[in-house]
Amino acid sequence: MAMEALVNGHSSPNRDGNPKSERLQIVNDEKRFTPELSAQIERWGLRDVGFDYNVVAVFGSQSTGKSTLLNRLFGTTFDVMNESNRQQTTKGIWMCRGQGMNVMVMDVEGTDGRERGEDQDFERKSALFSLASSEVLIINLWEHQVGLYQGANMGLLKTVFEVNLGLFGKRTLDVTTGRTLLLFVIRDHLGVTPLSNLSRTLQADVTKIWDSISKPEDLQDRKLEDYFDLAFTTLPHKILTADKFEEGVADLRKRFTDKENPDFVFKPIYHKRIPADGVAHYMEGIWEQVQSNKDLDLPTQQELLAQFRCDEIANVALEQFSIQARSQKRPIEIGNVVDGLGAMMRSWKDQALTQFDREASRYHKGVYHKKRNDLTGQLNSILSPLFLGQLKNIHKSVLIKFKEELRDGVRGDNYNYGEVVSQARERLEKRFQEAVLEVRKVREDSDSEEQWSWREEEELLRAEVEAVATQMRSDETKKMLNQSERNIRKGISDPVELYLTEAKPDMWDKVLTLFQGTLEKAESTYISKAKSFDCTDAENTLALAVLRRRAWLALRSKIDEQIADTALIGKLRARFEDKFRYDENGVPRVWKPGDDIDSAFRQARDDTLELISLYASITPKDPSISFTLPSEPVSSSSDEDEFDFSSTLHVLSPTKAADITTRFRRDADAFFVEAKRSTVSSVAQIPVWMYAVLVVLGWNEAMAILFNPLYFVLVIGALSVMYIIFQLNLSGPLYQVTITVTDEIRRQITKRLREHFSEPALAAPNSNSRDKDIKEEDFVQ
Ligand SMILES: Nc1nc2c(ncn2[C@@H]2O[C@H](COP(=O)(O)OP(=O)(O)OP(=O)(O)O)[C@@H](O)[C@H]2O)c(=O)[nH]1
Repeated sequence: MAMEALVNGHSSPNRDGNPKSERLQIVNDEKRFTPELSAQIERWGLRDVGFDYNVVAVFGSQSTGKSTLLNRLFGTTFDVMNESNRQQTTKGIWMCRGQGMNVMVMDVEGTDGRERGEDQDFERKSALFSLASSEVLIINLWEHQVGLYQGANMGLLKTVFEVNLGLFGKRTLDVTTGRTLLLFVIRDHLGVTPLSNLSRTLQADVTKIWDSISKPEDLQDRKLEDYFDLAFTTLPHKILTADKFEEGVADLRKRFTDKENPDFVFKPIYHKRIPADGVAHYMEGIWEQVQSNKDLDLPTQQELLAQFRCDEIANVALEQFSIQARSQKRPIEIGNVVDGLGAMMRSWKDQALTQFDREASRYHKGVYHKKRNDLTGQLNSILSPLFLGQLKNIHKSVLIKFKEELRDGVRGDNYNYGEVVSQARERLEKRFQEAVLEVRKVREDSDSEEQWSWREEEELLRAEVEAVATQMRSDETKKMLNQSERNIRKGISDPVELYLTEAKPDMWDKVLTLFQGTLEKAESTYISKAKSFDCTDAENTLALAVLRRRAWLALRSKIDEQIADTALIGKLRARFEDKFRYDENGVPRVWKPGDDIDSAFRQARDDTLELISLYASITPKDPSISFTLPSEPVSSSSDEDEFDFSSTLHVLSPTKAADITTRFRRDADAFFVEAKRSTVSSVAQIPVWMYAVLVVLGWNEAMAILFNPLYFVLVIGALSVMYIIFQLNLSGPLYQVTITVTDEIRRQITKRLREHFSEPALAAPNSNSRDKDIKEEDFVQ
């Protein structure tokens, strides 16, 4: 079996297939420590037992039944020398778990195991290693070796004590921890010499050895008892008194298993206080120190171990934690508010720290606390971006909601803007605070306030809310101004059109009175509404100035529309027609040859021309009604065109007035010509006396018809036809036909006559002579 172990390097499979009874060569022939121990401890099921385990090792000469003893005491599976070939079996250091007990048992290569002349370094080192790493060191020896200084390896013990003191002896003495029990097991005890005698001899030998070792300067006064407790027991001969041997073993076993036994050996003071999951690393460290023979304090070794293990434990916890945190990274990055993130983060953190505490708290306290702080820092630094991202997303989402609420709130006409804003703001604050409270669940009492501060985000949010409210207020003001402007336009439109069409001398008085009344109404409506806006006085003054100007411009555009060329010419023509073609009673005039068309024309034309100067500028008759506006810009930021109020009072430029005058005169002249023609056409009718002349001149011809039989028959025929027509009631239609035909003939004649008479008059229009009297002869020609 020893050969099998060597071939396999460090490990040896168990015989019964149970991993718990597997044994492992932890230090091999080449003095190398196995990297497998940690995994093996896990397979033994001891990794998570914390401090609930013990370590025992054996020390003694080769082939003194060490392996046999261990297997009996602990149910281990160490190789035992075959009786027939009696060769050394145990090489290096082996470890096995005690059956049914949390004990790591080390079987150490026997002393004197190496050939003479061979490097005896190994036995010294393995003895040192067992002494430093186990709680109980069984020193196995035959009864006959007691008192034999050399035979009982006392020489080796001396060296081991010496080096042990040099390497590990500098710790501060503490009677409650860090001690080792040296349990002397005297084999093949015949019973002749009682145990008490043997113990005394051994005690004396060991003390002598201790006294004889050369101690470092500062450890001169250290005693054996400062580091070791001694215990002694015997076992009868295994072969000669097999039964007694078994009894002895069973009794001895109780000292390792029965905590109630007064001689129970695994006392807490012997425990090295290394958590089971750190044993492998700790032992490897001790082996390295033993190997290199460097001066080292065990406490320092324990601190190093604690650092190593705490880092390892923290990394495992951190890995799991990172996976959890990563799951919410993306949603936060794309702007989602993750529900319950605060509680989630807190639980990840708690899990990680609990996991860390469970294993790491068993290690050196100082190191553990430091590493826990480091881990907490790392956890927080992973959570911090999530926390800040969540805050930013909360900020965004509550702001969007705020804007929506404002938009909905100002829909329709019946709302109080100030209330809408303050209510929306209140709801936003509440939502933000609630969300912040949730995400801040991540904070632990020990964390600083700044670590999970939301103040900066809150300030940013407030500033943005203010900006939104201000923007909204300005939009609302604009909306209201537009509404007021529309109302003013509507209010003045019809009356202004009427006043300008009537064009009475007090036209502008009426227009301005109406305008000012409408404007005042609009201003007071604005002021009453603006109260709910929390606008400043300056903002109100500015808005009113804008309103006045826009109202004035609205009036001006209405006036412009009414005074546009075509509209103005229409108005002038209407006024002229009214004066020229109708008399003072509003009855249309029919010009007769004797009528004074010229002066009527002049009167009407001059009256109408006066209107042009009335329209030309907005000048009320009553100066108290006049309206004025400042010409400077309403606000420094506005990019409006330059506004010159006084120029807006001039409706018609002189050039335009002259142009309109000319065009009107042309129209008026046409009316005049038409009037003149109407008199000529009435003169062109055939006078009544002409018919008398015709009767006188046609008398003879009528008589001739009466007295001529042929004509007479024709007349009778004609009368008969007329009678028939009359009888058949055809006179009406016939009359209509006759009238139509006659009218057409007359129209044609009149047209021809007019064409004939009008040609010379149209051929000689002369605008320069319009002011002169126009003689009737000109037209007759
Ligand atoms: N006389 C006697 N022989 C024993 C006793 N226990 C074991 N043996 C025998 O001694 C021989 C050596 O036993 P091991 O248990 O292999 O001894 P060991 O000290 O582990 O040997 P190494 O590992 O080679 O150093 C075996 O043949 C055992 O049967 C005992 O109490 N008395």
